Amino acid sequence: MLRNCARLLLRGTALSVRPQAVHSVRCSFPGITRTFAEEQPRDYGFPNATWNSNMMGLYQTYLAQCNGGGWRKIPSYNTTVHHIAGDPLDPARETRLFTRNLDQDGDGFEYCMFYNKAERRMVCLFQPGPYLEGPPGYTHGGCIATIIDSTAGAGAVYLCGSVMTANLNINYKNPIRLGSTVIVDSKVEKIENRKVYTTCHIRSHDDTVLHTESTVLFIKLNV
Ligand SMILES: CCCCCCCC/C=C\CCCCCCCC(=O)SCCNC(=O)CCNC(=O)[C@H](O)C(C)(C)COP(=O)(O)OP(=O)(O)OC[C@H]1O[C@@H](n2cnc3c(N)ncnc32)[C@H](O)[C@@H]1OP(=O)(O)O
Repeated sequence: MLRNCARLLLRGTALSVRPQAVHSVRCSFPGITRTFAEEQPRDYGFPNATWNSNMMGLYQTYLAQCNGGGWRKIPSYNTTVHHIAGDPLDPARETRLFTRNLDQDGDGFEYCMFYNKAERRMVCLFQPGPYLEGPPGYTHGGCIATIIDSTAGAGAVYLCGSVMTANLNINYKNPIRLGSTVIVDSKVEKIENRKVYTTCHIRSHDDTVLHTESTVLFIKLNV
């Protein structure tokens, strides 16, 4: 049952949004291409006024490597409806992606992802907001697990298609201060049949502090 739900949820995750298009979203997955006539969903992976200077600086650095540098910016919406073509959920139903469920910019998960297919890496620039507090002034460990899972998961999805997380191991080395900027750097290390093994490190914006090291095992669906 769960497996079938996962299949449905993750079916056809290849999504491309034409940046010029104001009123259409083009989704394609094997054999089917559809154009939804709807208002262009907001891509939350663009800078907003709450991004600090380190977040902005890193964003510009990765963006500069998107033109011929092997990286591409990954769009980020606040519902899976916009992420998944042919979503089985009723589009009118109000669901929110966990990492995009707060209305006010800067309060929760502020992040932006970049993908490098040749290196099998997904990098997430992450600025945890005040509503992600765990220890006073620092980010909750569950939120850290979430951004690791989301980053490594997105990397696995972009490389392999639909996956579900089967195992997530994290060593928390140094706390992450709320409002700081960190780099979540994941890599697909190997693929064995349906198993996709990834590693993920979180480092400070200037690379001087290792915050976490982790491994995440994803299982491919639809094979
Ligand atoms: C969600 C939104 C997505 C949007 C995508 C948009 C595009 C990208 C944008 C944004 C990215 C966001 C990305 C978000 C990422 C979030 C991901 C989650 O939070 S997922 C929720 C938490 N995870 C579960 O709830 C799984 C629950 N578990 C299951 O459903 C099943 O156990 C499942 C599917 C993992 C495997 O079940 P089976 O029945 O299909 O397969 P079996 O036969 O059990 O396992 C297959 C192989 O894997 C090994 N395996 C399975 N689990 C293992 C484990 N824990 N450790 C080691 N090996 C394991 C087995 O031993 C087997 O290996 P042998 O083929 O025999 O060699």
